[in-house]
Amino acid sequence: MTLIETTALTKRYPAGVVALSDLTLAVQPGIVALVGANGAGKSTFIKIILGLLPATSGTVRVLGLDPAAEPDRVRSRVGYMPEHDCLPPEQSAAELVTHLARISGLPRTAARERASETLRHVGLYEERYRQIGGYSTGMKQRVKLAQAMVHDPDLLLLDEPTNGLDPAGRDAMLDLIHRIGTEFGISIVVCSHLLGEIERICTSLIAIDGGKLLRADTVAAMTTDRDVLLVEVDEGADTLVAALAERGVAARRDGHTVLVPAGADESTYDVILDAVVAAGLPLHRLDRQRRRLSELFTNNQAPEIKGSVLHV
Ligand SMILES: Nc1ncnc2c1ncn2[C@@H]1O[C@H](COP(=O)(O)OP(=O)(O)OP(=O)(O)O)[C@@H](O)[C@H]1O
Repeated sequence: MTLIETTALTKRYPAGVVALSDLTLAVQPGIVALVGANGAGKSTFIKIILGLLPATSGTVRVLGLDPAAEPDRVRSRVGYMPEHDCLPPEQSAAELVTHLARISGLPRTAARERASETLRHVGLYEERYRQIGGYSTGMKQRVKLAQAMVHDPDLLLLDEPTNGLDPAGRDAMLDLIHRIGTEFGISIVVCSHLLGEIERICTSLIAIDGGKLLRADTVAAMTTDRDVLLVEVDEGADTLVAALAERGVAARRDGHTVLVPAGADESTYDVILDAVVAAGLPLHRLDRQRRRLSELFTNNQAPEIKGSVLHV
């Protein structure tokens, strides 16, 4: 099922600011990044998805439901981890998460068990009876994640989940999110502006800017340069370039690697393998060149929008 589907979604605040403009997209299950600079419209998008804010025009469906018409049903299937610290310092993680499990409709004992289980999943089991006020930033982030998951949602919305964490804390949080997305089968939409993190854990990406869609695609499609094959040979890169030239392929050397323009069909692979064997070289790698997401968004490249409806 499509996770989120919008058609010409537009949000104009009373003061006249257009936070979302004609946004049309279809997000498929997976770990999806929602990226954009400050003010791009991410929070507005999330508030509309949760049914907290009405759209000005256009349609939105979350797990097939209209959040404006059925906000409770949407929230029973969606978990939300806010960016900012909003936790009661005097309560323990166990108390807070149990309380939220009860609000979601579980009886007392089941809520307590479910809260313990969720806190175990996020790595807070041992510390669950301590007051949240004494927790580190990393632990507080985990409590926020636990409260978002305690009602066993189908979709998790995570707003800047690594905010304020040190490098080790970030790594641990990213591993945890990746595990939730892959092992627990919960789809995740994660707001972030850290492209390196997105590259590590996300399957697809939606980029918005000034309320408009910049690009939506799988991370693999964005980071694979379809036009260049990368051939890695320990020694003899020059020999390989010459052998390819003999076969009518204009390659160029870049250190130990040889960059080969890829043809529309797969025949270039055969030509490269033939040249490697003929030159008697040890082949270490033959792959499409991969780009970093940051290259796509810092080079001021014209954003690529593939048609009006985008499938991620
Ligand atoms: N309640 C509001 N009233 C008027 N304008 C608003 C309101 N909320 C947001 N905006 C404006 O709408 C635009 C989009 O804001 P939004 O908070 O959705 O962006 P964002 O991408 O989440 O930014 P950030 O990363 O800073 O949280 C901004 O120009 C913002 O100033």
